[in-house]
Amino acid sequence: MLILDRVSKTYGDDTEAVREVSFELQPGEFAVVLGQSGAGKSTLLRCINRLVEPTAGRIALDGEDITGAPPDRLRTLRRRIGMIFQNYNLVGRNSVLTNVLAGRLGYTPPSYALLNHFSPQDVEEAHATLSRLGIADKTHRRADSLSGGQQQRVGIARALMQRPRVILADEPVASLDPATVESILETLLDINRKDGVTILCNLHVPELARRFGRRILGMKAGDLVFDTTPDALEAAQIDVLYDMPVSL
Ligand SMILES: Nc1ncnc2c1ncn2[C@@H]1O[C@H](COP(=O)(O)OP(=O)(O)OP(=O)(O)O)[C@@H](O)[C@H]1O
Repeated sequence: MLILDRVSKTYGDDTEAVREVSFELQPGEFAVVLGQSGAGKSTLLRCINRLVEPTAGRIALDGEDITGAPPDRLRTLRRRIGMIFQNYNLVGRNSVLTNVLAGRLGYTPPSYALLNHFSPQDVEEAHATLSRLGIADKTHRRADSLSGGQQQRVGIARALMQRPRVILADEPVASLDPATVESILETLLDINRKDGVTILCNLHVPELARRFGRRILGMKAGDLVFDTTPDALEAAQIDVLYDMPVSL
């Protein structure tokens, strides 16, 4: 279970990106954080794995405090939290396989990691994961030679290699065409259902949030303004989020 308790992040003196946000995610949930650009979605997600240090509040995963964890403990906790980025965050000149194996770095002794030395089991798992995601034929290609959708699949494969309890997906489909958007979100849903991985996914498109999220957390100007299900989500709530009428 992931618990956020009054989490806040202020950048500098006065940019309150996230203000006292609290919620709990049960294992296996698929939750979407919905909000317009600048609402604080990305900051919120990054607070969870402490890519951004929260200014206040507490975050815990499976009863373990993330917010107060010292560096070595944080490294262990981060293994359980995979992250997927809008811009994929791959090392473009490295092969797809090397990028996917990077998901095992949290489990690899630092001296081995420096040499990109991974166990045969890790390599086997990377191949199996690439097959599962339908890009086995790209295994030895440079990551930057792939299409956006294929690169995002590499990002997802890398996250899966962590054997995560939770995947944080920060606008994972914002740069993709409509057909690829569908297939990437279907892939995340499949991982959620089959592997039981809890997913917290930032999206700015209400229609996608409603179709793929099993729970929708609305953020506006740093505040969590609603926490509801797709069926209960009302058009008026969306309009408030975007300060304009948005048809669903
Ligand atoms: N590193 C930073 N330093 C200062 N201010 C920041 C930083 N990162 C984000 N902000 C500010 O925090 C607020 C929330 O930004 P954030 O990126 O979290 O929102 P978002 O909802 O994810 O939007 P987007 O989808 O456009 O990234 C914005 O006002 C933004 O300008």
